[in-house]
Amino acid sequence: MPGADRKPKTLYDKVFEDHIVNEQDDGTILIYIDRHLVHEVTSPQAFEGLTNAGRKVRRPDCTLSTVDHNIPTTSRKTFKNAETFVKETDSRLQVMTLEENVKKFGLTYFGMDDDRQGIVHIIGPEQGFTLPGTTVVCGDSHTSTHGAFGALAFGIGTSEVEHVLATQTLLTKRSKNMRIQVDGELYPGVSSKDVVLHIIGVIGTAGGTGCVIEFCGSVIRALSMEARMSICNMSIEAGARAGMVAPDEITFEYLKGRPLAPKYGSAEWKKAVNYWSGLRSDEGAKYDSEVFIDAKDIIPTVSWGTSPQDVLPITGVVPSPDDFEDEVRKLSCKRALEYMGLTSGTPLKEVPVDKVFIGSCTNARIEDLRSAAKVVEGRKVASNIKSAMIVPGSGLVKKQAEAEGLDKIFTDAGFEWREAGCSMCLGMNPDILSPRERCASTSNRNFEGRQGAHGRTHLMSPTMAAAAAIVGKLADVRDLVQPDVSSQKAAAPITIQPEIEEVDTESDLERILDIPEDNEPHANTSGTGSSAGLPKFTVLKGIAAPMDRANIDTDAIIPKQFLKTIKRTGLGSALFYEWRFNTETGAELPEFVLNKEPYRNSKILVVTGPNFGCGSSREHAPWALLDFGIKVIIAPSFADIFFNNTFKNGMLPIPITDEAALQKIAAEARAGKEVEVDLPNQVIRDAAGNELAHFEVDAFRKHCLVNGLDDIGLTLQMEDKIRSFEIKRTIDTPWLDGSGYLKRDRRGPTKVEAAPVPKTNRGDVKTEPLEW
Ligand SMILES: CC(C)[C@H](C(=O)O)[C@@H](O)C(=O)O
Ligand code: SF4
Repeated sequence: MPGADRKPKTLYDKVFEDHIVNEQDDGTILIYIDRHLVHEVTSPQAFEGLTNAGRKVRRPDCTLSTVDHNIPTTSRKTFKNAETFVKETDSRLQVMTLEENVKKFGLTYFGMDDDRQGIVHIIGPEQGFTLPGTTVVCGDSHTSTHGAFGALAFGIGTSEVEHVLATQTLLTKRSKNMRIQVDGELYPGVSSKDVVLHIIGVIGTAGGTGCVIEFCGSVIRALSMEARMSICNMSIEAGARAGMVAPDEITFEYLKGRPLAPKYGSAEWKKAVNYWSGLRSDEGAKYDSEVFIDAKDIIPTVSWGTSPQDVLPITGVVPSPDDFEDEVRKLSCKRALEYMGLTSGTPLKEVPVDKVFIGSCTNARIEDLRSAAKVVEGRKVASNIKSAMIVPGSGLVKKQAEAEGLDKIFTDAGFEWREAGCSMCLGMNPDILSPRERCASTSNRNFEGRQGAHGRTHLMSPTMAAAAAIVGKLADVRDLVQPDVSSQKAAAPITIQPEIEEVDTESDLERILDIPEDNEPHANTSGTGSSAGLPKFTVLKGIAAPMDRANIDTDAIIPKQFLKTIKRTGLGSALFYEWRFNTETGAELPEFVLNKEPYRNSKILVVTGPNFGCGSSREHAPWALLDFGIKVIIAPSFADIFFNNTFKNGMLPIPITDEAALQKIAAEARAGKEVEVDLPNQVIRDAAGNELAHFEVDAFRKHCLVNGLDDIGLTLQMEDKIRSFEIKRTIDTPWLDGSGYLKRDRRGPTKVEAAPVPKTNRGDVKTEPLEW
């Protein structure tokens, strides 16, 4: 528990340490996961893995699933079932596969006919599933959103999804602590989206690599929970593993009455508030890095390029490559301007827009819609706008907005009013940009091709997107309306006395006695959990392809349309699709390195720019590389989730920070020569056997690779420790058990079933049955 030793701790340290199940000498740590969100894109292969190994989901009560990425956002008035409603074959298969899996594994599921369906990162908080001090994961990079509650929340790949489903734990390492303090008072018209875009502009998309960012300062404290969520949501765009905000009265007020939060006013609520109130960094806690931002420096911000760090105040002009000193940034700017069809020196306010998208897990909550509606009210969408869409983040957000008449304001102005889903944030469903269309978007990524092949995305806040829709160009919302930021400010905090409750011995005892039945591991520990699952990796020699780019994102490694598969194999042909092929004719682009000899047979990729694999958590990126034949990636640095995902597939990512050594390796690659990677000796050699570089690798990861070990099998050998942790968790934080609307079943481990909650540990929750 926090405070056990006297060294001052950060919020992250406290939450992390409260979840340690086991720690190895090399710093590999097994942590317990309290909350697992599941969606259709990153789960099919995980469930398939469970099925093949004869494993079950260990904690269905801590798992919540929904569909969001693939589903159409058109009216559901005629909805009967996913099979008839989702027209696109691969999307339908993915949705239906999830529906089969939730039934098979007994998980709570919000389908398309349930108002509670929505984007995973919207529904977790909305339901009170996300709680302070918890560990929250999802096969999705924007899981960082949930950190707004003081949860340690981060995205994982599909192999890790499988690991969590089977063991309710995850193998990880300690992250570094970073603090971003935003002080002062925001100018009118400046929202939390502007704050986070500004921060990413300052620290860059790799600024938070390896770190958990704690956002603090007077600006953050004054923000509502929804506004805090938008900030934590985009911490992944700053390269961080997670973002966190210490919980406070604003947090507790938000949680009051949420179906899965402890019942407000109950002994359990008070016990929870007491625990949550201790979740803040201690005086004197040490951070590895600190950034101070003055609210005075933030004005409404838009992105101009193809990386979330390419941002400027709306009053600015399109930059020129000459504005950057660094060669890599110069080149990226040149390339971004070409892609975005922009000319240096053009005032941003003169850039015309074709489409407007207000939605996504960053900005599709009720406050976002309210603030956009204020701008739109009584106005009309400009005639040059081909489509302006409002896509609420969940069915409940939609309902609430309709009750407030916001839908009417939007439709009167000429906006489309849609159903909940990810929609044009990444366009896995039919909502996409056509080539060269320009979009004012409230989403979080402006990568090449993100919203549609050759589509052009400008990131901004909901009020700024609304203003762009009205003006028909990128616009400054402050020119349109008397700015009122009140919707982003938190409601007056209520005072909740964090009383110290004596342990209610009787009910706690009941819970503890419950454990042997209720928390019986649902994993198969009878031996089928083999730990020998991957081909062994020792020495690899082969052609190395050079790539001189920075921030290569996973959308570029494999675009969204290829994520609709339910298999791990066959993705090699999709690797770097938009760089490798003409997307209109399908013809190869001869200048792309992997289309040239001898690089068609590359086994190694040598990247000279930093932050390889940033962005989405899609494990399809390493799967595509592997299927193409590439097993080793050498780069100055990697994004965290991608880095983890590669190891899970028997691949080796090698960070080489010594520029001279990296250039030597790149020179061999450019010469079309073979390179040798010797993992046991941690050495990279040229074809003749001369050492080019030595590299570091975690001892545990090396052990697993060299011996071809599957870590789920290894973790299952820790059963006793996991179980002891669960017993302690039930005593310390009893409100975390039995959630997810699942009945606590006393009949034994195999009888867990999806059902309404007749008896819960939190009182009167909604008891509607699950929708299948
Ligand atoms: C599909 C999923 C893996 C992905 C993510 O991890 O972020 C998606 O949500 C995205 O925004 O690109
Ligand atoms: S970033 Fe976009 S695609 Fe990813 S979860 Fe959020 S809304 Fe969905």
